[in-house]
Amino acid sequence: MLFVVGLGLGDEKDITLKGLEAVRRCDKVYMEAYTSLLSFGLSSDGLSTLEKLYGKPITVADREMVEEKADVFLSEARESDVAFLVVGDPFGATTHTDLVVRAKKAGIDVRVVHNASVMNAVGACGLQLYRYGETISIPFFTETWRPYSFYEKIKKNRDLGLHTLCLLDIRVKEPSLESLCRGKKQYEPPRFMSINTAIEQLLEVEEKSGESVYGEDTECVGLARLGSEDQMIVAGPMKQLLNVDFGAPLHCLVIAGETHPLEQEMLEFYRLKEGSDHKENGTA
Ligand SMILES: C[S@@+](CC[C@H](N)C(=O)[O-])C[C@H]1O[C@@H](n2cnc3c(N)ncnc32)[C@H](O)[C@@H]1O
Repeated sequence: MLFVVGLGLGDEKDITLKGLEAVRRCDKVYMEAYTSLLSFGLSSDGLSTLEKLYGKPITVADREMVEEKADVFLSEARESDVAFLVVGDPFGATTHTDLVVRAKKAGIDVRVVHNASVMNAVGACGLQLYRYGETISIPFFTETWRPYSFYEKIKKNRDLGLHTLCLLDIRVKEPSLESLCRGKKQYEPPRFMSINTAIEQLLEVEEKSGESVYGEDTECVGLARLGSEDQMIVAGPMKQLLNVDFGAPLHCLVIAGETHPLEQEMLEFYRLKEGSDHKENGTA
């Protein structure tokens, strides 16, 4: 049996009872760590906290292992119980859906244990699930690679008055993945896109495209470390969020479309009050 277990967003305590039972009965435990990271995964204990809780070692699965060498743990799952841990929810990233499809096609029994996910940003920011359009990803721009494809998707959403959830790029150098999870020193630090960088890039694309899809005054909500004790949620126009220090990763951003009066009331809770400490916003 292959158990695909969501770990939630905050810390080691966010695994569900069902998830914990599944992990404890498994002979082998893998953890995916390139599409998302638990915030405590960046601390000095990192993975060993999870290993103590589960009472067994964890193998960190990098992108190559999940996407190209999955046959190894899929054949293990044919013979015994194998857990595949995913930060957030198992279906919050395409790559895990693909894994489940491959396992089922290979005739392996699969059980999915759901958990909180970045998908919860949709409601946590004060806006309503049924008023969202397509979710987009914003990649880090380089000197020579500045893809603007997400602009058209935001345009479609905004033309319909819908909100847009923007997921922000994570770049982890594969050789350093294990050491990152175990909180060891590594030579090339991973890069996590901040809300500030995302807005800078969004405004650059708007300036180049010039279709007035959004602008500096467009209402947005920035969410950092959702699900953690120190989560931070701030609502305001792009030009204001550009200067807010959201702190440690992970970050995501919602571009608001047309808002209902109830949504507007919720957004008020997340606005910066004059003289307030940014860090107080939206704490759990
Ligand atoms: C592929 S998605 C996450 C998939 C994960 N399996 C899940 O269900 O949450 C990764 C992106 O979601 C956003 N994200 C993930 N966790 C977050 C958190 N706790 N707070 C804010 N944004 C988060 C970041 O933009 C990150 O780059």
